[in-house]
Order: sequence, then C-alpha cells, then structure tokens
Amino acid sequence: MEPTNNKAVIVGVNLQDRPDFAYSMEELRNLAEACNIEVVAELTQNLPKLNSSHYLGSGKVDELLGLAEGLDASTVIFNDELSPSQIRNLEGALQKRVIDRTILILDIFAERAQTREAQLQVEVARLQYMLPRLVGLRESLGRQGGGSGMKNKGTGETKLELDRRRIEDRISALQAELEKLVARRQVQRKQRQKTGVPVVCLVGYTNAGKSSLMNAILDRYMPDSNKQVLAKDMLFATLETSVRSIELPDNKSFLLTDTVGFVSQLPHHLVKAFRSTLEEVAEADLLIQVVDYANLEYERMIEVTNSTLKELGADHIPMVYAYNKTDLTGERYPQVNGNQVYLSVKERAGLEELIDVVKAHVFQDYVKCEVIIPFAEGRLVAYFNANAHVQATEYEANGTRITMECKKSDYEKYQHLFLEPEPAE
Ligand SMILES: Nc1nc2c(ncn2[C@@H]2O[C@H](COP(=O)(O)OP(=O)(O)OP(=O)(O)O)[C@@H](O)[C@H]2O)c(=O)[nH]1
Ligand SMILES: [Mg+2]
Repeated sequence: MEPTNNKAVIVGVNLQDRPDFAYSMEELRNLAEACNIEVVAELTQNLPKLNSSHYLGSGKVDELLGLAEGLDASTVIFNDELSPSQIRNLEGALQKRVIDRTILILDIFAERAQTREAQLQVEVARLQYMLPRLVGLRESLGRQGGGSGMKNKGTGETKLELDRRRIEDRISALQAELEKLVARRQVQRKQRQKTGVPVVCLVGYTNAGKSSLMNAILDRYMPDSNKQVLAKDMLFATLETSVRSIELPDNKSFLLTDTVGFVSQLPHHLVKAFRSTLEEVAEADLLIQVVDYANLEYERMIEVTNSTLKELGADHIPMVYAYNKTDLTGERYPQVNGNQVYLSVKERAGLEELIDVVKAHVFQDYVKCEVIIPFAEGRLVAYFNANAHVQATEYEANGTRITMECKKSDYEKYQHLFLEPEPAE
C-alpha cells in the first residue's frame, strides 16, 4: 500500500474538550507540510474516550474513508501516537497509508539531523518506536518503516528485514556509539565548567526565535565572531546544541547555548534519545525561555516547555522569560517586568534589557573592590584587565591600584597577594 500521491487527510479526536485542540490540529498540518505532505482535508470528532480498536468511532471511520476517497488522498495522519493494533485496523478499514503524529516528528528530526550525534539519537528513537509495532505487523511495517514518505537517512530500507532481536541489537550498537560521543562532549563541558564562566541556555517552543536571539546577541556583542547559527521559519530548524562565548563590554562573559525547540506531544522516545544533547540544559546556570508572544497559544507553549524541562530534570534552574516577536502584537516594547522582558529580536529592540536581566542573575557573585597589586605580580593586572570590569587604574609607589568589579572567587583567590591600601593621612 505505497502512497500513490502526497495528499493526506489529517484526523484528530477532541478528547473531553481539549482547550488546545484547534491549535494542535494546526500544528499537525504544519508538521505534515514539513514532511512535504499536502493536507487536503481535516476531520475531527469530539469524544469522551478514544476508541481502542480504531481510535475513532466506527461511523467516523466510514466518513473518513469517503472523504479520503473523494479527495484522492492516499495517506491519513492521526494527531496522536497510535497503537500497533489501531494502525493495523485502520489500514485494513481504509486501505490507505496510516501514519501518526509521532512518526511525522521523528521523520522531521531524521531529515534535519546534521551531526552524527543527532542522527544516532533520531535513529534510536525511530527504532524504539518501531519495536512494539513489529509483532504481527511485518507487512504494514514496510509502509510504516518508510515513515511519512520523506527521504530518511538510510533507516528505512533495512528495517523490513530486521526482526525484533536484530532491532534490539542495533539499538544497543547505536547507543554504544552514542555514549562515546556523549562522553567526549561531557569532557568538553566539564572543561568549560572549570573555567567558572556561567552557562546560559536558550530554551522554548519550536519557532519561537531562539536561534534568531542567539544571532542578534552575537551581532550586538561579538560582531566579528562570524559564528551565526541557522534561524529559519520552520519547525525544528535547530536540532543540535551550539555554544557561543559572549563577552560583554564590561569584560564579563558567559556561554550562550542554543537548543532544539520543543513541541506539544514530543515523542517520549525522542525526549529520551535527546536527553544527552539536552544535558547542557540541565546543567545551565540560567535558562532564557524564548516565547513567541505573537502566537495566541503562547501560554500553552510555555506550559509544554516547562513540562518538557521537568522531564529533563531542568525545572530547578532559574529562568527568565524573553517574550519575543512583540513587534507583531499591540504590546509596548522593550519593556522589563521582573524576570520578563518583552522584546523584538527582529527589530533588535530589548536585547540590552534582556542582557541586564541575565547579568543580574549570573553575575551575582561579583564584588566591587579596590586593591593594590605589587609590581612583581604584574600578570595579575593583566588577568583582571581581561577578566574583570576595571574602572580605574593608578600607579602608586609600591604597586598598581585597581578599582574594579571582579568575581568574588577571583578576589578570594588572589587576596593574599594584594597590598593593603595605605591608610589616608
Ligand atoms: N516578527 C518577528 N519574527 C521573528 C522575531 N524573531 C524571530 N522571528 C522569526 O521567527 C522564525 C523562527 O526563528 P528561529 O530563530 O529559527 O526560531 P527557533 O526558536 O530557533 O526555532 P527552532 O530551532 O525550530 O526551535 C524566523 O522566521 C524568524 O525570522 C521577531 O522578533 N519578530
Ligand atoms: Mg533554532
């Protein structure tokens, strides 16, 4: 039952009046389009409880068949993760290719994954999704294995022949390779942590503007760095974390990390597979949650982001909110309200305000001090010039007098070398 065209009907059940139902259907349409599938119709049903054999009520299955036939759609996409038997029963009743929300998301990730690590993670998630769907499903697995039909990197063809045991072996082999990559990245991360530079992570719903914000901050503070990341109007533009060092004019610096975006009903296997990539998030000193404030569903997107963060064990990390795309709303910007900054990355408005809020969080342990550094310790003057915000430098008889704001830990570390300032006469 290979699809004869790329036309599809999307189907959703509004279970007990889900408040975000309409938006989740719109999102399913976007996910399908990201897989090059043309959505020709939408069918929905209000139900108090899902039908365990066919997901939909039986009358509705007939209606779906009529609709799909009439519009010549060869694929039907469900707004949920279907069970193996639901897929089998629906394919039997409809004689169409049946796919679900999970496989769409997995396919998009498979298509977008650039690094070996991301590719391995996606493949593990795909195989784990396939595993319970193997039993008695050899035949329809051929169709499912092709996923949404989008080209995917070599996981499709072999899947048919693999039995459960071999899939399990493959998952273990991939995981072993993955562990090596993860270990290498952990070493890099530990090295960064040792330097004591705070780590700030951009998190949030897909397409909120995280990568655009990263680029705008790079533009503003590191104009010569040439280290822009990809930002694009599509779901899941970013699949790998990128870390950039940001040096502020007052010599304080922090590391800024851009991460993969979240989406509602992010497949559980995928969250698990990406856990290692997202470990950076769980170890950050501060999270900046970027919110698409122009999206009417922004509050729900915040909820989804917060619950995904919880799943990743990152819900204890302090967070500031960057309400982005305010240019598309009637709201005044830039505007700061405690930990919430209303800004527009597009208009480059509110960046400094956001950075001030970030600074207040991550540089709390800075102290203002006035010290005299003996001439023999000249390297310390150079060190503070590079790593602290030096406000004044004067040369005195026995050393260099520096007025500065520096890290408390640095102050304590070098305190024994400082000379006592001469008491004023
Ligand atoms: N109008 C408007 N559009 C913006 C603004 N900031 C970003 N965008 C647009 O939003 C889209 C998504 O931006 P990205 O930066 O790729 O979003 P992201 O959060 O990194 O998305 P993922 O990587 O998919 O999770 C792009 O088309 C941006 O041009 C803004 O302040 N105003
Ligand atoms: Mg991005």
